[in-house]
Amino acid sequence: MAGSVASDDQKFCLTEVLDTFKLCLSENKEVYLEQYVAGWRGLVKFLNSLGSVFGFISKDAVNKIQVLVNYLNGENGSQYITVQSMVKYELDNELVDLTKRGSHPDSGCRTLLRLHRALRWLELFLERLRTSTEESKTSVMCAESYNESLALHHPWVVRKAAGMAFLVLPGRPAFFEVMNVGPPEQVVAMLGEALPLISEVYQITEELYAQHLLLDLP
Ligand SMILES: CCCCCCCC/C=C\CCCCCCCC(=O)N[C@@H](COP(=O)(O)O)[C@H](O)/C=C/CCCCCCCCCCCCC
Repeated sequence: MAGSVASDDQKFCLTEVLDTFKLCLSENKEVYLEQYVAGWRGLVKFLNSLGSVFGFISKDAVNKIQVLVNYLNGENGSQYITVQSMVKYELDNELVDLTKRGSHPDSGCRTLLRLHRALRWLELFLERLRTSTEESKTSVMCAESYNESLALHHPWVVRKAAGMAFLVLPGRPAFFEVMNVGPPEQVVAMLGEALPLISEVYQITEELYAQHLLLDLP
């Protein structure tokens, strides 16, 4: 079973991720970058426990997380406390390649945008999972969610590789088990709690990026 391949320190718990995304939002609805990145770290742990076929996805996510962590820990870390402050700082200081990758190929803004698009995939996938039945296939739910979100930004070769990886996803019961939350009813309840928070983080970021015309960063 997928869950049994994870060692204790790798074990995923949806509750923890839920808590991390809860902590993402400040009182005035800014998105804390540190918590956002921590949320992704938790999800990557889960992905790793599903097997090496997802390694290329996990590697890309880890690279992007690391880029953001480096900014957070860097000399201008105080400008990266929230996504809002990061956008302002990078735009004010012309640190973002707006039309084609050039002198700032890995800006915080473009790196976060990739994870932001993946957050939409997550939102769609979790919603399908929440409303699924015993007969539903995780591979189909995952592929549909991917096609409606991330796939729109990926070249053919990446779409093909992702599609093949989805085929080996564990079935719904094993998937629920590896989520480490409890019986299916409890998983569904947890998803019902997690989704509004994830949606809110997504919406706030989407509006911020739209406002600054950053949704198509190369
Ligand atoms: C309770 C269940 C929760 C589900 C937990 C899911 C865990 C998912 C963890 C991580 C998801 C990976 C996030 C992937 C970020 C992809 C960012 C991206 O779009 N990168 C591409 C573009 O980058 P640049 O070239 O512009 O720098 C890059 O080309 C991507 C390469 C890798 C392929 C990405 C495929 C993404 C599929 C996402 C579905 C993950 C399937 C998880 C199955 C549960």
